[in-house]
Amino acid sequence: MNFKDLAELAADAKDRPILSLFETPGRATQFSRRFDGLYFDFSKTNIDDKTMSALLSLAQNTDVAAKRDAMFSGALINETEGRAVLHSALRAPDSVEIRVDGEDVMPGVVATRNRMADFTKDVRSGTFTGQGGRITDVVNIGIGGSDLGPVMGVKALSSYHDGPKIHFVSNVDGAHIADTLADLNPETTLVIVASKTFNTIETMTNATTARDWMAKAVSTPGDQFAALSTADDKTAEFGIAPERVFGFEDWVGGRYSMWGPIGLSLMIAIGPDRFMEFLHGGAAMDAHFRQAPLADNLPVLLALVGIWHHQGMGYATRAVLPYEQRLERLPAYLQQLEMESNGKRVAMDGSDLQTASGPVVWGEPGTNGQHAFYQLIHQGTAIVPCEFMIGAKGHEPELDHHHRLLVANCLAQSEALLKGRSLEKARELMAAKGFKDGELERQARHRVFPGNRPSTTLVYDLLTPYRLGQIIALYEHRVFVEGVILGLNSFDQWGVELGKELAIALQPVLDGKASAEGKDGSTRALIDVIQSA
Ligand SMILES: O=P(O)(O)OC[C@H]1O[C@H](O)[C@H](O)[C@@H](O)[C@@H]1O
Repeated sequence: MNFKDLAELAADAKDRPILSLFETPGRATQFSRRFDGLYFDFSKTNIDDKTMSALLSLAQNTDVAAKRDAMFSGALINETEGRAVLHSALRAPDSVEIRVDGEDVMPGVVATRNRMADFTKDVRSGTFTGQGGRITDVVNIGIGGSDLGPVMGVKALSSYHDGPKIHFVSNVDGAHIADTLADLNPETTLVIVASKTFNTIETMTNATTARDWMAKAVSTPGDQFAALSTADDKTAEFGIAPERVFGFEDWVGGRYSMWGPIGLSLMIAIGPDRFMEFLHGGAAMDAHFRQAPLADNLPVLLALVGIWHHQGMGYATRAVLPYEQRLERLPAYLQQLEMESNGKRVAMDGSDLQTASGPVVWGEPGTNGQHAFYQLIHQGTAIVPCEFMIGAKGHEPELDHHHRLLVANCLAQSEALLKGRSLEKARELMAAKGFKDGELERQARHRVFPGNRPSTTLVYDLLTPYRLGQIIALYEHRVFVEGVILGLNSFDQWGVELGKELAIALQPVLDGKASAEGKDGSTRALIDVIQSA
C-alpha cells in the first residue's frame, strides 16, 4: 500500500455516497471506538472496510509502531536537530525511568514538577507575595508554544479556577501589553516570562516592557518575575533569581511543552492537584497509544482519517469545531501543533515529499461558527472535513437547557453534512411557499445541500482536567502518526526562520539607520508608505 494506491481508492470513493455505507448494519459501531471516557465516531466518513484495511497497511508499511516506540524510548528521532522527542516524560508517572543518552531524565522532571507545585502553592496561599501584598494577577509573556498551550488550557478549564487571575501577552504589538497591564496593579502582579530559548524577540521585548512598568512601582521588579526556559544563562542575565526559574530540556518541543514548566500559569490557575489530573489524562493517552492495536488506537485512527481526507481525497483543509465555548482557543492551538509540525515539503531524508504535506487546520467553537462560515461548509464547492467535539455534559447543570441545545446543534450539523437536501425536497419546500415554474426551480436550487460531506465526532463526558489531558495528547500523537506516514520530521520548524531573519534585517531600515537598497520593489514601496505616514 502506498500513496498511489490510496489515490486510486479515493477516486473510487468519490462516487460512493457516505450515506449508502450505513446500509451495512452496525456501521456506527464498527467505525467508532471508545476509550476511557472518550467516544470517537468516524462512521460519517467515506471509509469502508477496504479503505480501512488499506489505511492500516499504510501505517504498517511506514513503521508507525516501531517509530512510536523509538520516540518513547528517547531515541533522537528529531533528526534535523539531533534531539529526542520526550514531551511525554513531562506527564509520565514519577516512578518510571526514561533514558536519553543513557541518563534517566525522570528525576529532573519530577524535581522541577515539585518545585513548580511548591511555588504555585506559595503564590496561591499568599506565602509568596508581591511588594504590595498577595498576588492578584499573573501575566504570562510568551508566544507560539509558550503561549498557545497555556492560553488554551487556562480557558478550557476556567470552571476549575480558584487562583489569581491569569493574563497572556504574546504579540509584539504594543497594544497587547498596554491593554493587559492597563488594569493591573504592579505591586500585586507576578510576571512569568515563558520562552524555551529566552531569545524570542517578541517575548523579550514584552518582558522588558513589563519590567520597566513594574520598576516604576516597586523597588525590585525582578522579585516578581519567574522564568520558564531551557536557557538558564539567559534567565540569569535578565535578572530572574534561580529559585524562580523552571527549566526544561531541548527534548521538549515548544508546541508540545504545556505539560511542564510552560504550563505554570495553568497550574497557578487550577492548583497543582488538578494540574496533575491533566498530566494523568495525557499519560493515559500515552499508554493507550503505546499498547492498543493500530486498528483500535485512537491517535492512529484520527491520523488515518486525516490522511484519507487530505492526501487521499485531496480535501485541502480540515475544520476543528469544538461545541464547547471553553475550547475557543483549541483551533488556534491545533493550528500550531498540526501546521508547524507537518507543514513541510521535504522528507526526513532530504528528498521531496511524495505527497501533499499536512492540511490547513482551522475552526471556531460551535455554535458561533454556524452563523459565520458553515454556509461554505454546507454549500461551497470545497469540501471541508469537519471534526466535531462535544461534551455529554456541561459544567452548568442549572443551564442544562443550554447544553441540550448545544448538543442538538452539534449532532444536527454532522447529520446535515451527511444527508444534505435533494433538489426534489427543495422543490417541495418552495412549492409549499407558493413558488411556481422557473422561479420555483431557481429558488429551489439555492436551497439544495449536496450532503455527502465527511465529519468525525469526538464525544467526552465532561471537560475535566483529565479529559483535556487525554484530548491534547490524542492530537499530539495524531500529528506524530501523520508525520511518520508522510515520512517527515514533525518536530522541527525551519519554516519560521526566514521571516525572523528578514525582520531583524529590516529593523535598522525602519529606524532610518540603513538603506532599503537590495529590497524588492514592493517592500521598498511599503517602507516608503509607512515612513511617510
Ligand atoms: O519558547 P520560545 O523559544 O520563545 O519560542 C516560541 C515560538 O517561536 C518559534 O518561532 C517557533 O515557531 C515556535 O515553535 C515557538 O514555540
